[in-house]
Amino acid sequence: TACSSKYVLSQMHPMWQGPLAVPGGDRQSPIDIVVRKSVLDTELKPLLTKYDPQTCQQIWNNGYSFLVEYDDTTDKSTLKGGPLQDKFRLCQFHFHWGESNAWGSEHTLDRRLFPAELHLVHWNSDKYSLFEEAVMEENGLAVIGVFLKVGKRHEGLQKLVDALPAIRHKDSVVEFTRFDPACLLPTNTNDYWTYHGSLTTPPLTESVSWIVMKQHIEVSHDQLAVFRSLLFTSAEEEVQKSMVNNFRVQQPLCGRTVRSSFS
Ligand SMILES: CCCSc1c(F)c(F)c(S(=O)(=O)NC)c(F)c1F
Ligand SMILES: [Zn+2]
Repeated sequence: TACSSKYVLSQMHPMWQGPLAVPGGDRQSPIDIVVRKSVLDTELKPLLTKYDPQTCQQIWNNGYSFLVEYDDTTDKSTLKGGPLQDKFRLCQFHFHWGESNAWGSEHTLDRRLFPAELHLVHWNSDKYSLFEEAVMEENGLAVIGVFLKVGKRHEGLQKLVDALPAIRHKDSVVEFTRFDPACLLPTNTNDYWTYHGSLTTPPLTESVSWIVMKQHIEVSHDQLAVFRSLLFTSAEEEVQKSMVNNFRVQQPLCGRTVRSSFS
Protein backbone atom coordinates (compact mmCIF):
# COMPACT_ATOMS: atom_id res chain seq x y z
CA THR A 1 0.00 0.00 0.00
CA ALA A 2 0.99 3.60 -0.17
CA CYS A 3 2.01 3.43 3.49
CA SER A 4 4.57 0.71 3.04
CA SER A 5 6.30 2.19 0.01
CA LYS A 6 9.27 4.38 0.88
CA TYR A 7 7.86 7.17 -1.21
CA VAL A 8 4.34 8.31 -1.68
CA LEU A 9 3.50 10.13 -4.87
CA SER A 10 1.06 12.98 -4.65
CA GLN A 11 -1.46 12.75 -7.44
CA MET A 12 -0.65 14.46 -10.74
CA HIS A 13 -2.10 17.89 -10.25
CA PRO A 14 -2.05 20.75 -12.76
CA MET A 15 -0.79 23.16 -10.14
CA TRP A 16 1.98 20.82 -9.11
CA GLN A 17 3.51 19.99 -12.52
CA GLY A 18 3.77 16.26 -12.05
CA PRO A 19 4.21 13.75 -9.21
CA LEU A 20 6.03 14.85 -6.12
CA ALA A 21 7.71 12.14 -4.05
CA VAL A 22 7.69 12.73 -0.30
CA PRO A 23 10.36 10.80 1.64
CA GLY A 24 8.73 8.52 4.25
CA GLY A 25 5.21 9.58 3.38
CA ASP A 26 3.33 7.80 6.14
CA ARG A 27 1.96 10.97 7.79
CA GLN A 28 0.35 12.75 4.87
CA SER A 29 -2.70 15.01 4.85
CA PRO A 30 -5.59 15.41 4.31
CA ILE A 31 -7.38 12.34 5.67
CA ASP A 32 -10.92 11.09 6.17
CA ILE A 33 -11.78 11.39 9.87
CA VAL A 34 -13.74 8.25 10.81
CA VAL A 35 -15.62 9.74 13.74
CA ARG A 36 -16.41 6.49 15.53
CA LYS A 37 -12.71 5.46 15.33
CA SER A 38 -11.41 8.68 16.89
CA VAL A 39 -10.17 8.25 20.46
CA LEU A 40 -11.24 10.61 23.28
CA ASP A 41 -8.16 12.13 24.95
CA THR A 42 -9.15 13.81 28.24
CA GLU A 43 -5.70 15.45 28.40
CA LEU A 44 -6.57 17.64 25.39
CA LYS A 45 -7.07 21.26 26.47
CA PRO A 46 -9.27 24.01 25.06
CA LEU A 47 -7.71 26.00 22.23
CA LEU A 48 -6.28 29.35 23.32
CA THR A 49 -6.13 31.83 20.44
CA LYS A 50 -4.91 35.38 20.89
CA TYR A 51 -5.13 37.20 17.55
CA ASP A 52 -4.28 40.90 17.16
CA PRO A 53 -6.06 42.35 14.07
CA GLN A 54 -3.30 45.00 13.88
CA THR A 55 -0.89 42.26 12.74
CA CYS A 56 -2.90 41.69 9.54
CA GLN A 57 -0.81 42.89 6.59
CA GLN A 58 -1.83 41.75 3.11
CA ILE A 59 -3.88 39.41 0.99
CA TRP A 60 -2.45 37.76 -2.10
CA ASN A 61 -3.08 35.15 -4.78
CA ASN A 62 -0.23 32.63 -4.76
CA GLY A 63 -1.57 30.69 -7.75
CA TYR A 64 -2.98 27.97 -5.51
CA SER A 65 -5.23 29.78 -3.02
CA PHE A 66 -5.46 33.29 -1.59
CA LEU A 67 -3.52 33.93 1.58
CA VAL A 68 -4.19 36.55 4.28
CA GLU A 69 -0.77 37.15 5.82
CA TYR A 70 0.04 38.34 9.32
CA ASP A 71 3.15 39.94 10.82
CA ASP A 72 4.75 36.99 12.61
CA THR A 73 7.89 38.80 13.83
CA THR A 74 6.43 38.97 17.37
CA ASP A 75 4.12 36.85 19.53
CA LYS A 76 1.15 39.17 19.03
CA SER A 77 -1.07 36.62 17.30
CA THR A 78 -0.67 33.18 18.81
CA LEU A 79 -2.24 29.76 19.36
CA LYS A 80 -1.63 27.71 22.52
CA GLY A 81 -3.37 24.86 24.33
CA GLY A 82 -5.31 22.14 22.54
CA PRO A 83 -2.86 19.29 21.79
CA LEU A 84 0.07 21.70 21.70
CA GLN A 85 2.98 21.88 24.17
CA ASP A 86 4.44 25.09 22.76
CA LYS A 87 3.27 28.54 21.62
CA PHE A 88 2.61 28.93 17.89
CA ARG A 89 2.53 32.17 15.89
CA LEU A 90 -0.15 32.85 13.26
CA CYS A 91 1.50 33.43 9.90
CA GLN A 92 -1.43 33.20 7.47
CA PHE A 93 -4.80 31.77 6.69
CA HIS A 94 -6.22 30.51 3.39
CA PHE A 95 -8.99 28.31 2.04
CA HIS A 96 -9.54 25.29 -0.22
CA TRP A 97 -12.77 24.97 -2.21
CA GLY A 98 -14.53 23.21 -5.12
CA GLU A 99 -16.09 24.27 -8.39
CA SER A 100 -19.46 23.28 -6.90
CA ASN A 101 -20.91 23.25 -3.39
CA ALA A 102 -20.83 19.42 -3.51
CA TRP A 103 -17.10 19.20 -2.72
CA GLY A 104 -14.05 21.34 -1.94
CA SER A 105 -12.84 20.49 1.57
CA GLU A 106 -9.57 18.63 2.14
CA HIS A 107 -10.55 16.70 5.26
CA THR A 108 -13.81 14.77 5.39
CA LEU A 109 -15.94 13.51 8.28
CA ASP A 110 -17.01 9.92 7.64
CA ARG A 111 -16.38 10.60 3.95
CA ARG A 112 -18.63 13.68 4.06
CA LEU A 113 -17.28 16.46 1.86
CA PHE A 114 -17.85 20.13 2.64
CA PRO A 115 -17.84 22.90 0.01
CA ALA A 116 -14.71 24.51 1.46
CA GLU A 117 -12.18 24.41 4.31
CA LEU A 118 -10.35 27.23 6.13
CA HIS A 119 -6.75 26.69 7.28
CA LEU A 120 -5.14 28.95 9.89
CA VAL A 121 -1.39 28.25 9.71
CA HIS A 122 0.81 28.76 12.81
CA TRP A 123 4.48 27.92 13.48
CA ASN A 124 6.26 26.94 16.71
CA SER A 125 7.93 30.14 17.95
CA ASP A 126 9.14 28.49 21.19
CA LYS A 127 11.44 26.20 19.19
CA TYR A 128 12.13 28.00 15.88
CA SER A 129 12.81 31.56 14.77
CA LEU A 130 11.29 31.47 11.29
CA PHE A 131 8.34 29.80 9.52
CA GLU A 132 10.77 28.49 6.89
CA GLU A 133 12.66 26.61 9.60
CA ALA A 134 9.56 25.30 11.37
CA VAL A 135 7.94 24.01 8.16
CA MET A 136 10.69 21.36 7.94
CA GLU A 137 10.37 20.14 11.55
CA GLU A 138 8.10 17.46 13.01
CA ASN A 139 6.65 19.80 15.68
CA GLY A 140 6.99 22.90 13.55
CA LEU A 141 3.44 23.79 12.47
CA ALA A 142 -0.09 23.81 13.86
CA VAL A 143 -2.96 24.24 11.42
CA ILE A 144 -6.57 24.82 12.53
CA GLY A 145 -9.02 23.45 9.95
CA VAL A 146 -12.59 24.76 9.86
CA PHE A 147 -15.26 23.34 7.54
CA LEU A 148 -17.44 25.78 5.60
CA LYS A 149 -21.09 25.10 4.76
CA VAL A 150 -23.28 27.16 2.41
CA GLY A 151 -26.02 29.01 4.27
CA LYS A 152 -26.36 32.43 5.73
CA ARG A 153 -23.95 35.21 4.79
CA HIS A 154 -20.87 35.47 7.01
CA GLU A 155 -20.67 39.17 7.91
CA GLY A 156 -17.05 39.00 9.09
CA LEU A 157 -15.95 37.30 5.83
CA GLN A 158 -17.42 40.02 3.61
CA LYS A 159 -14.46 42.41 4.08
CA LEU A 160 -12.22 39.64 2.73
CA VAL A 161 -14.63 38.78 -0.12
CA ASP A 162 -14.67 42.46 -1.17
CA ALA A 163 -10.87 42.41 -1.49
CA LEU A 164 -10.74 39.38 -3.82
CA PRO A 165 -11.47 41.11 -7.17
CA ALA A 166 -8.25 43.10 -6.66
CA ILE A 167 -6.20 39.86 -6.53
CA ARG A 168 -7.89 37.89 -9.33
CA HIS A 169 -4.61 36.89 -10.94
CA LYS A 170 -1.70 34.81 -9.62
CA ASP A 171 0.98 36.90 -7.83
CA SER A 172 -1.32 39.89 -7.25
CA VAL A 173 -1.23 41.36 -3.75
CA VAL A 174 -3.08 44.17 -1.99
CA GLU A 175 -2.78 45.70 1.46
CA PHE A 176 -5.26 44.15 3.87
CA THR A 177 -5.39 45.37 7.47
CA ARG A 178 -7.29 45.15 10.72
CA PHE A 179 -8.87 41.76 10.05
CA ASP A 180 -9.51 39.59 13.10
CA PRO A 181 -9.28 35.91 12.07
CA ALA A 182 -11.07 34.92 15.29
CA CYS A 183 -14.30 35.96 13.54
CA LEU A 184 -13.82 32.94 11.24
CA LEU A 185 -13.68 30.42 14.10
CA PRO A 186 -16.85 28.54 15.10
CA THR A 187 -18.50 29.52 18.40
CA ASN A 188 -17.50 26.16 19.89
CA THR A 189 -13.69 25.83 19.83
CA ASN A 190 -13.59 23.17 22.55
CA ASP A 191 -14.63 20.31 20.25
CA TYR A 192 -12.01 19.22 17.70
CA TRP A 193 -10.10 16.26 16.31
CA THR A 194 -6.30 16.26 16.23
CA TYR A 195 -3.68 14.13 14.44
CA HIS A 196 -0.16 14.42 13.07
CA GLY A 197 0.06 15.13 9.35
CA SER A 198 1.50 17.27 6.64
CA LEU A 199 1.09 20.31 4.46
CA THR A 200 -1.36 19.54 1.67
CA THR A 201 0.60 21.59 -0.84
CA PRO A 202 4.30 21.44 -1.70
CA PRO A 203 6.63 20.92 0.13
CA LEU A 204 4.11 18.45 1.73
CA THR A 205 6.39 18.23 4.77
CA GLU A 206 5.10 16.13 7.72
CA SER A 207 5.40 18.99 10.19
CA VAL A 208 1.75 19.69 11.06
CA SER A 209 -0.23 19.15 14.24
CA TRP A 210 -3.70 19.25 12.73
CA ILE A 211 -6.63 20.62 14.74
CA VAL A 212 -9.89 20.07 12.83
CA MET A 213 -12.91 21.81 14.40
CA LYS A 214 -16.08 19.80 14.87
CA GLN A 215 -18.36 22.82 14.34
CA HIS A 216 -18.44 24.37 10.88
CA ILE A 217 -19.01 28.00 9.91
CA GLU A 218 -21.60 29.18 7.36
CA VAL A 219 -20.94 31.41 4.35
CA SER A 220 -23.40 32.39 1.62
CA HIS A 221 -23.51 30.90 -1.87
CA ASP A 222 -22.59 34.34 -3.29
CA GLN A 223 -19.57 34.69 -0.99
CA LEU A 224 -18.26 31.29 -2.10
CA ALA A 225 -18.91 32.24 -5.75
CA VAL A 226 -16.43 35.12 -5.37
CA PHE A 227 -13.75 32.59 -4.25
CA ARG A 228 -14.39 30.81 -7.56
CA SER A 229 -13.91 34.06 -9.51
CA LEU A 230 -10.22 33.98 -8.64
CA LEU A 231 -7.76 32.65 -11.24
CA PHE A 232 -4.84 30.20 -10.99
CA THR A 233 -3.19 32.06 -13.84
CA SER A 234 -1.27 35.32 -14.02
CA ALA A 235 -2.49 38.30 -16.05
CA GLU A 236 0.01 37.57 -18.85
CA GLU A 237 -1.16 34.01 -19.56
CA GLU A 238 -3.44 33.78 -22.55
CA VAL A 239 -5.61 30.96 -21.15
CA GLN A 240 -7.19 31.96 -17.83
CA LYS A 241 -8.04 29.11 -15.44
CA SER A 242 -10.60 29.50 -12.63
CA MET A 243 -9.20 28.87 -9.17
CA VAL A 244 -11.41 25.94 -8.12
CA ASN A 245 -10.81 22.41 -6.78
CA ASN A 246 -7.59 23.52 -5.07
CA PHE A 247 -7.70 20.62 -2.62
CA ARG A 248 -5.50 17.56 -2.30
CA VAL A 249 -6.94 14.03 -2.47
CA GLN A 250 -7.16 12.11 0.79
CA GLN A 251 -4.12 10.23 1.98
CA PRO A 252 -3.76 6.87 3.76
CA LEU A 253 -4.05 6.99 7.56
CA CYS A 254 -1.12 4.52 7.88
CA GLY A 255 -2.08 3.45 11.37
CA ARG A 256 -2.32 6.93 12.84
CA THR A 257 -4.79 7.60 15.66
CA VAL A 258 -7.11 10.59 15.42
CA ARG A 259 -7.83 11.92 18.91
CA SER A 260 -10.96 13.85 19.88
CA SER A 261 -11.32 16.48 22.59
CA PHE A 262 -14.96 15.49 23.14
CA SER A 263 -17.03 12.35 23.34
C1 LIG B 1 5.51 26.92 2.07
C2 LIG B 1 4.07 27.06 2.49
C3 LIG B 1 3.62 28.51 2.46
S1 LIG B 1 2.27 28.82 3.58
C4 LIG B 1 1.15 27.50 3.40
C5 LIG B 1 0.27 27.44 2.35
F1 LIG B 1 0.22 28.44 1.45
C6 LIG B 1 -0.62 26.38 2.20
F2 LIG B 1 -1.49 26.37 1.17
C7 LIG B 1 -0.59 25.33 3.10
S2 LIG B 1 -1.60 23.93 2.87
O1 LIG B 1 -0.74 22.80 3.03
O2 LIG B 1 -2.26 24.07 1.61
N1 LIG B 1 -2.74 23.89 3.92
C8 LIG B 1 -2.46 23.44 5.25
C9 LIG B 1 0.27 25.41 4.17
F3 LIG B 1 0.29 24.44 5.12
C10 LIG B 1 1.14 26.47 4.31
F4 LIG B 1 1.99 26.51 5.35
ZN1 LIG C 1 -4.51 24.63 3.33
